[in-house]
Amino acid sequence: MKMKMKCLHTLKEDPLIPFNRFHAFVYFFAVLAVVYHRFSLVMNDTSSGVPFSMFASLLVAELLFALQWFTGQGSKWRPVTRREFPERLWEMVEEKQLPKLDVFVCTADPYKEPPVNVVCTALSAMAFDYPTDRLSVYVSDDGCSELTLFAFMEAAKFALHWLPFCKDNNILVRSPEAYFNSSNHHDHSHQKIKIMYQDMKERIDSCMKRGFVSEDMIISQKESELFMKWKRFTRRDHPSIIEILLESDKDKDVSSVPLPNLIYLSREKSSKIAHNFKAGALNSLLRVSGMITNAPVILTLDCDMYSNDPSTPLRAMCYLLDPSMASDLAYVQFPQRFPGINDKDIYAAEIRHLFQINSQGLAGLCGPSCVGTNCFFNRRCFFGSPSSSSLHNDAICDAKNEGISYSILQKALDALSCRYEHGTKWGSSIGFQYESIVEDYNTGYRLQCRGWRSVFCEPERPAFFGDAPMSLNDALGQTKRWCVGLYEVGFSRYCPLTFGAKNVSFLAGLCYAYYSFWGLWSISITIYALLPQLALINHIPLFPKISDPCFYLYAYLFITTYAQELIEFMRGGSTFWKWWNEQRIWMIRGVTSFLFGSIEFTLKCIGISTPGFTVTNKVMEDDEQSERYNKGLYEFGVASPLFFPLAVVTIVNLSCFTLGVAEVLRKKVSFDEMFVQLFISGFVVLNSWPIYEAMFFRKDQGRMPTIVTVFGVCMTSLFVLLSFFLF
Ligand SMILES: O=c1ccn([C@@H]2O[C@H](COP(=O)(O)OP(=O)(O)O[C@H]3O[C@H](CO)[C@@H](O)[C@H](O)[C@H]3O)[C@@H](O)[C@H]2O)c(=O)[nH]1
Ligand SMILES: [Mn+2]
Repeated sequence: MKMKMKCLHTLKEDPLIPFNRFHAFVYFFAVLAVVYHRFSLVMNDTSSGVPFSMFASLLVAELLFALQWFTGQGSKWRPVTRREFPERLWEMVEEKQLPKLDVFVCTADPYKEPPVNVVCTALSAMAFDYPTDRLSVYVSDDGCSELTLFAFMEAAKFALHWLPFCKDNNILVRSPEAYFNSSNHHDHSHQKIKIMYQDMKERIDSCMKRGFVSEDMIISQKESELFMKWKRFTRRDHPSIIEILLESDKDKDVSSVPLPNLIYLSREKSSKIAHNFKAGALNSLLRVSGMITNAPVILTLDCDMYSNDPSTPLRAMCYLLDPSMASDLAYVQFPQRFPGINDKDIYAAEIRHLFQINSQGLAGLCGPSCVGTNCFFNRRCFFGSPSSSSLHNDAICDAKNEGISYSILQKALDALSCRYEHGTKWGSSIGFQYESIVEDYNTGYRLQCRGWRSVFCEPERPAFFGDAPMSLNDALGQTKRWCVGLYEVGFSRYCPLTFGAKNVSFLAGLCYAYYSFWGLWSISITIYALLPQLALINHIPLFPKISDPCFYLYAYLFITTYAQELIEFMRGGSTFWKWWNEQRIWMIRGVTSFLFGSIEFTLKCIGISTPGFTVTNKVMEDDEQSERYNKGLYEFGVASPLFFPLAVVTIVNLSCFTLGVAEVLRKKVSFDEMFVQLFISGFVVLNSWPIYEAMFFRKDQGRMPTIVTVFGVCMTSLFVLLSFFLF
């Protein structure tokens, strides 16, 4: 028996580990040397004639770069990859012994997250290759939209045909939308089901267009009463709602196989009471599912993801059912993958560091961080430490198969009320964490601190696919939210560098700290994006000459940092251009989303504002926008506040670079002395090409709004003038 279990999965260390550690060792001393060099310049500022404040600012920037590099080493220490063998599971368990699985799908806004897509997410999970009588799908609708409920009522009917169709034809992509977009079978059964799907979609779309569920869509008195309620609701103030759409004990598909449970709920909202965004929704789901099915395993899915492989739950079970791991295994995390992003991934939406490189790194320590979706949890982990936790005691109808009674429903409705959590430990020591709007990262981190471990599962066939933001404003809005939420963890008493290092491990603490202090990057980048450039046009050298040996320190750090990233990208199966766009987006984030995130967090700390969860838009404005996206054009279009600093920085660099080159040609300054500054501004200019294009050359709807460009030009003039006076 033991032998067999050992073979459920294997683990392999990255062969480059010794090389990475050696590189880190050498790099460390180079960083020390640069800091020492800069420090000595700050101390002896009188000799060079450069104002103290300039060298001091650069020192701050370089110390923050060094901090980021240092924390980044945690995930380079011991990257591992795993493989699992789900077919061997049957040597250990029988199908009827598989644990129950509750799937949580969250949605929050029918206009940013079209109900048709949410339904496809749920259908792809309902159609898992998993015993249907052990599978339940719970949908939480924070938008409290009759449109979403209507879509799910339609989906419940469609599931009767869709589930057997998938299983009979051994289909792998079980989101109907993704399936019909990618396949072109013409046989009869295929055509029939396609027509059914299109019918359903049309009905949902026609309600979407009207904004409500119209009479002609309603078939029974019961439905009509249900939708009447919405006439009295607003999304901010409404009572709890639960609708049991499919019940495993009663409902069967067209081939008489039981269907999984499908349950729609919308927790009570009151505009006066904080509802804790997605974490609040997940905790409501935890409670209600605890009362109805109480499955020991939970899968969380965002409504912008869908299953790309029906055997995924079995893969997760290879770890969750392994007796040598099960006692302290909190979750099995699958990466997020995005098939719709363009060839060169202009917004670096793949987020390869987060979803692959760093996850493999953490996987070799305490297990990966949680990314909110595509994550199979052990329900027990939400209720205590590995040794003390037991299943939630609200569970009433566990395994009794008596169906969902009226009294359970009443209890469940109560558990959804917005006062339910008052005075309880929900959001702190029970369930998903509330202190941060990046609830996924924070919850995973805190679970690790309590002694739980996790596993990163990255099968060859991507387990889940999803949508990534497809406009620059959305992409930056998302990282701004993350930046604020990550600070909320970093600057709390649970700071990974102290609390995490002590309670998990030093290296794991570093990995988590790398993210919590993401936003500090904005300080370094903003300094590096303005100061050397303005000093250049004032003939002030801030870096060593090419002929100075110290120059090679800077060159070494720059080149090896870039080379290491490129190697990591290429090894992970990415391309040169994706890497190039990723390094560009880091600079962009530095002066936009991270800068605004840092400001927003500071305002929160002094009590001026409270950060919110702005849901990422999942729909394209129009066909032209998606055409531009597929061509690889940056999408600006709106005068988003995030674009203003970007315009300033890019125009400052363009002006200073041009002036700097002119000065060198006119021999006003020495090339040797100014090389680094010319290089930095030139590098920014090279990177900013798509932004200049959007400001000065493009005519389409996605171009940079003129007001932003004008602002950029005015501020640049102001900065240049000020620098002449001040420097
Ligand atoms: O009040 C809210 C806000 C959001 N959501 C849901 O949360 C999910 C994630 O929202 P999205 O706008 O797609 O955010 P992303 O930035 O794409 O999500 C990433 O970041 C989040 C934390 O910021 C994590 O929760 C996600 O799992 C992770 O994919 C979606 O299903 C939403 O419907 C809610 O249920 N209630
Ligand atoms: Mn998302």
